[in-house]
Amino acid sequence: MEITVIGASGKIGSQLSFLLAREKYIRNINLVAREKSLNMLEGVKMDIYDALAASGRDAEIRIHSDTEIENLCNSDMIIITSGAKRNGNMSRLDLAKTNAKIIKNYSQEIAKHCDTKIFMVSNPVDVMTYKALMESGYDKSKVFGLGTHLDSMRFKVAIAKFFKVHIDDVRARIVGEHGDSMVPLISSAAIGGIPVRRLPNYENFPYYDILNSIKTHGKRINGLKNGSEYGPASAIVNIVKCMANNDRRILTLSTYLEDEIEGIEGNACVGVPVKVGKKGIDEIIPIKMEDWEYEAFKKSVDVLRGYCKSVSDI
Ligand SMILES: NC(=O)c1ccc[n+]([C@@H]2O[C@H](COP(=O)([O-])OP(=O)(O)OC[C@H]3O[C@@H](n4cnc5c(N)ncnc54)[C@H](O)[C@@H]3O)[C@@H](O)[C@H]2O)c1
Repeated sequence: MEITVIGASGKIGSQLSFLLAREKYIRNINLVAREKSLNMLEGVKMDIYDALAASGRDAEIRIHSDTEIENLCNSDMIIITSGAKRNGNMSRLDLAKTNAKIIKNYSQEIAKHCDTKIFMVSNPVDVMTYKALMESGYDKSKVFGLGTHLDSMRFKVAIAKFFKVHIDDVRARIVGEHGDSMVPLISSAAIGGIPVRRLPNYENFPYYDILNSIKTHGKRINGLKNGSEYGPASAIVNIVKCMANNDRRILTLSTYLEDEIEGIEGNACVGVPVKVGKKGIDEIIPIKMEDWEYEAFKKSVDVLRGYCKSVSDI
């Protein structure tokens, strides 16, 4: 498999490139950045080769400027992690507008030259996924975003810690926006196949505290260590692996929702359970939610539709 990481000089892009290089199914990795960051990429490449030598792996790592997208067309997938950081005065919408310009440029260039898949990581991820879909004109199965997959991992950890079980025994997901209107689906969370709501001590489960803590998780990591990297990069590798092996797992990614979920007007990219395979998103899984979860999800889709609309003309 050949993968391209645009934004590979950044925190997540470089960590992701390192983790991908260790995966058996990866043959080539293209590290892409702006001209001014190419030196940094050289350092990333050298560091990864040291790690490969130590771990008995090999992969071909190439460096490209973002002005030569036409050389990336052998990629099975192009992952975009480029984006400006939100500074103190910037609203979420300001960031969306700034990053939409970057994503527009990359998506148009990719589609002009290549037939591949686009995996969006840059924030606000649902809005950037929408922008990439619109500007590339690709089929919606081939443009998707990290969505609430990482938030779902955070939910999983919180459940495991509360019930004192192994993290891997927990199945849980968050749907909606990767942001303030996200909705953790407690109705479908389970431990070892047992719905958490049927477990002893569930009545003390601090759902809203956990929801608030997941909403601020990224910000807290930023404050403590200047940005998350292991979590997002590992979550991205999960998805790449699922596609490489055609695993057809159900993950919660940002995808373009139309009328797949009854009663919900889509027209926005939003985190929903999807079946993930070799071609990208195989299908959206319209799972049944509790009424209150459904209403919260509907509101989240409305929020995202507004954001998506506001970057349409950029
Ligand atoms: N979806 C998620 O769950 C999730 C989680 C964490 C971070 N993120 C997002 O991932 C993105 C990358 O995060 P990071 O911590 O690696 O950030 P970073 O600042 O370390 O890296 C950003 C990258 O974007 C590049 N860049 C900045 N401005 C650019 C421009 N105008 N044109 C082209 N490239 C530009 C930088 O050179 C760098 O390579 C951010 O948008 C962040 O918010 C998403």
